[in-house]
Amino acid sequence: MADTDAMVLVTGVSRVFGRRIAIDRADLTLMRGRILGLLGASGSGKSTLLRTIAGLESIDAGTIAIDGRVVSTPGLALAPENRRVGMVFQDFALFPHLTVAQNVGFGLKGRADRDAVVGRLLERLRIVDQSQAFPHTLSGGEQQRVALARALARDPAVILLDEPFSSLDGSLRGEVREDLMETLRETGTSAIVVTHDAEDAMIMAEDLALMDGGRVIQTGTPRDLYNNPTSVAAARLLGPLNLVEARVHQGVATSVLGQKSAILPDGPVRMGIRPTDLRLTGPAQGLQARVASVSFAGGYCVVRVKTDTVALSLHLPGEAPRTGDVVGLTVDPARLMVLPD
Ligand SMILES: Nc1ncnc2c1ncn2[C@@H]1O[C@H](COP(=O)(O)OP(=O)(O)OP(=O)(O)O)[C@@H](O)[C@H]1O
Repeated sequence: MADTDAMVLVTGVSRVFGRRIAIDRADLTLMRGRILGLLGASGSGKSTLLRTIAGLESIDAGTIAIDGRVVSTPGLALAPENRRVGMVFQDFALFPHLTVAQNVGFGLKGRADRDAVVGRLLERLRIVDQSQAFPHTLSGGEQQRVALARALARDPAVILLDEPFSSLDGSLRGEVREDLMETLRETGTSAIVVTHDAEDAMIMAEDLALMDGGRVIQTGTPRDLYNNPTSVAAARLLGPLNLVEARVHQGVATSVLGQKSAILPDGPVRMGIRPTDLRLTGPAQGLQARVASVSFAGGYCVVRVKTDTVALSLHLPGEAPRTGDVVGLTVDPARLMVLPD
């Protein structure tokens, strides 16, 4: 794909704080008009990487280009206001003493079309009725829409969102997520969304980059990464995982869970399977195990079982066995992941 399709191109970027390497030679591409999720555990470097793109943090190696223009290299950092980026922070960072309309128009001071732009955004984000309200009187979802409207006001090339749902819970979270996605898609906005939540990342993002220890360890579509992670760290980031020891011999990995071809050198590896991909059969079939515990989790039960050698977790919708039952397990080989040790 040509680089001109890239709205944000991060190449070999590192950022060091004292002796801590917060970002380690990261590569990242946000394609024009798409939503890229940046998923990682706490401390993996997501926020720092986002801040380097925004121009709030300098870099020690590599380059960052936005819309074809280099905005950061060591020794050069274009100011945030000159990068055509809009930021939406975790706590929304609205100005408490300004009304909704004033917040949205803040970056447009002195522009003749200010009222028209603000009016259009308030309408698009369905916050017209609250235009004269102050932020503290708004719900979390409304505050987020104001923050997004403010970020969109200067017609940015890219919107950067840092944990946009972390202050929202339950059904509001889902609603706001839908809203946000719809707005970003409707406006054709290119966006990077930082989150530590796999579900948020997979639902929102068309492309995902996984971060671990300051490095971008894998990129791809959510489905591709969920089904074909190339490391234990990547597999774990995307959801619950059972891991067992396995061994590769002449291109075939073997474990207690079964066999799968693997393009890896002979030697020890790990085999992974999602708790949703293990099935129960009759006690005399499949891999024999005893049920150690059953916990009700709403739409499914978490069933922990033990074989002679391994402990595994299953997520079963509907009827669950009872603690102490002897069960048989089957595994679809297509769902097995072979992961380097
Ligand atoms: N200004 C700073 N000074 C020193 N160390 C920093 C600074 N900013 C970040 N770090 C360190 O860099 C590493 C990455 O932090 P960062 O906040 O980017 O991670 P994160 O993945 O966004 O985590 P979280 O989800 O907890 O915010 C951490 O070890 C952090 O302590």
